[in-house]
Amino acid sequence: MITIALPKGRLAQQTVELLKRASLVDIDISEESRKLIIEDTQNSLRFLMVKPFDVPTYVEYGVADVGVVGKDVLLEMNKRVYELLDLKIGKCFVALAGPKGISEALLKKPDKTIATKFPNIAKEYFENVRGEDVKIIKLNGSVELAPILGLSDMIVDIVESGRTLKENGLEVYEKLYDISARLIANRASLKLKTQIDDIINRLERMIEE
Ligand SMILES: Nc1ncnc2c1ncn2[C@@H]1O[C@H](COP(=O)(O)OP(=O)(O)OP(=O)(O)O)[C@@H](O)[C@H]1O
Ligand SMILES: O=P(O)(O)OC[C@H]1O[C@H](OP(=O)(O)OP(=O)(O)O)[C@H](O)[C@@H]1O
Repeated sequence: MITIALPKGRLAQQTVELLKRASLVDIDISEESRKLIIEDTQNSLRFLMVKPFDVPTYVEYGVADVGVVGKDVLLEMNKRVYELLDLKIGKCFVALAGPKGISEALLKKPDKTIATKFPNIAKEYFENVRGEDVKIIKLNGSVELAPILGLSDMIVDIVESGRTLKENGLEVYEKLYDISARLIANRASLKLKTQIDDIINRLERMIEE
């Protein structure tokens, strides 16, 4: 039995559709269901519906053999897991962003304050790429509010269509990382290598560039 940690939220439907296209799922994992453990005995699979940020933890501890998680979460959390495959779904990017029209002045400002859901990504970028020490304010959502309300100078956050930035008078200052969902595996689960290889092979055939 292979246990797969699936991300709840915006990635869930795209992931289930890909698993169905790859004939890995015969059962319905509908968004309405509140079940957190879904057995597919016919394919000897068990699905865990977990918060995206928790997927690497379930896989790292071996509670799940494989998982689907956004590259942003892997960059932020640095968990001891294998990254096996880019599933090419959930495409977006992590950006440095701030108020429209004043990026040049703000980027020259010393002692910047950065609001973000990704403190490690932000800290590493400013230290390693810009050689700057910055103050990080951790937020868990609606991060765009911070520069509008004076809580921070700028933000490091996910951008998909750019609509949230645009509708709030913000713009991308720097694109940091392209993001998509990745298939990850527990380092010890390679005892299941044959089944995991089969999952990879089936998914690879269905992944759309
Ligand atoms: N517009 C977007 N906003 C956030 N994540 C996105 C977006 N587009 C694609 N993604 C990808 O989807 C993954 C899951 O996003 P989702 O918003 O469902 O999770 P989350 O932000 O952890 O949930 P929550 O909003 O409940 O905290 C992200 O880790 C990212 O890789
Ligand atoms: O470029 P866009 O298409 O506008 O998408 C980017 C927005 O989507 C997410 O917001 P969401 O409300 O989903 O999550 P949050 O609670 O983390 O802000 C993300 O945090 C950005 O705010």
